[in-house]
Amino acid sequence: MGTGLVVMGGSGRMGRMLCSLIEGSDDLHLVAVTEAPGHDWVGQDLGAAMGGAPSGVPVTDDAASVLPTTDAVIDFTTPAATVAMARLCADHGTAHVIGTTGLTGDDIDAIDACADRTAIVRAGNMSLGVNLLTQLVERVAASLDADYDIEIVEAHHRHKVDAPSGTALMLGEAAAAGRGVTLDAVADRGRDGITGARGRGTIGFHAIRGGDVIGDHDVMFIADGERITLRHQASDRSVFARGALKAASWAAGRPPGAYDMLDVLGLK
Ligand SMILES: NC(=O)C1=CN([C@@H]2O[C@H](COP(=O)(O)OP(=O)(O)OC[C@H]3O[C@@H](n4cnc5c(N)ncnc54)[C@H](OP(=O)(O)O)[C@@H]3O)[C@@H](O)[C@H]2O)C=CC1
Ligand SMILES: O=C(O)C1=N[C@H](C(=O)O)C[C@H](O)C1
Repeated sequence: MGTGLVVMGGSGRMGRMLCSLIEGSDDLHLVAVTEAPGHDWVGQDLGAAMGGAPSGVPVTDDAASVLPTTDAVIDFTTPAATVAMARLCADHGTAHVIGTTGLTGDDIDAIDACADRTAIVRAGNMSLGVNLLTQLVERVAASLDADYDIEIVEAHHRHKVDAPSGTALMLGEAAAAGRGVTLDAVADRGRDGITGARGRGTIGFHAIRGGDVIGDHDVMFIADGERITLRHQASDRSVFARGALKAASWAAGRPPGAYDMLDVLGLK
């Protein structure tokens, strides 16, 4: 049986990927899947809801009823659902793995306030590749001065609702850290109109949306006469899901705290 998991939003793009990987795992099992009240999967068996054979895994809108037997909750949903679940997980001492993006500063503060009662792993991208890339970006940014303009370009599928992506913001944070500044002080998000010349030392963000792009990110360091581009391209959502499952196993039973994927991957 091993680690018992609840997957929030099991009918979503990430939810389906997570459920299928857990089903094929020897050391993880699904305690339940949650959906928002009123969702047509609520009250059904997960297997039947997916159009297959019964699996014995319930779909519920009452997470509190399943948390006592759950080691970790995996959450790729919406900011409002994630903040509510952080509070519930803290009440039960259940580990919470958060992949949801589009969180405001207030949302992040609310989540962090729960980390003194349970282990929370949060990352805008759970893939090994992107987490390694943040370290490369920080190093390159630290090695180059502001003659190298930093621009971050991301592309995602047409259904994505937030911009810049969580990954772009992670990469921007890494570049800002390399430069010894805060991202808030230098971010230039989505130029439009008569913008004036580029500000020296700013970090630009640009978002492309279309089709079924899973997630591409370029970090460009552009100077007079040369440019360096560091690129990550995801071609399968399983890279995010595998990272989240690793985080759930790592966080289950761990002391309370706010962690990220660099902690999980041992890259700090
Ligand atoms: N950190 C990372 O590595 C990654 C992060 N993401 C992020 O994860 C999030 C989800 O992405 P994606 O799977 O593509 O989105 P989807 O819209 O496909 O899935 C979200 C799911 O959450 C459900 N949901 C909404 N509210 C609740 C609630 N209160 N309780 C339970 N379930 C709820 C939705 O249900 P309904 O259908 O009713 O709306 C839906 O099934 C986004 O913020 C995305 O940016 C995505 C990939 C990787
Ligand atoms: O919404 C998505 O799909 C993705 N969201 C994350 C983000 O905002 O960076 C991670 C990945 O790029 C896919």
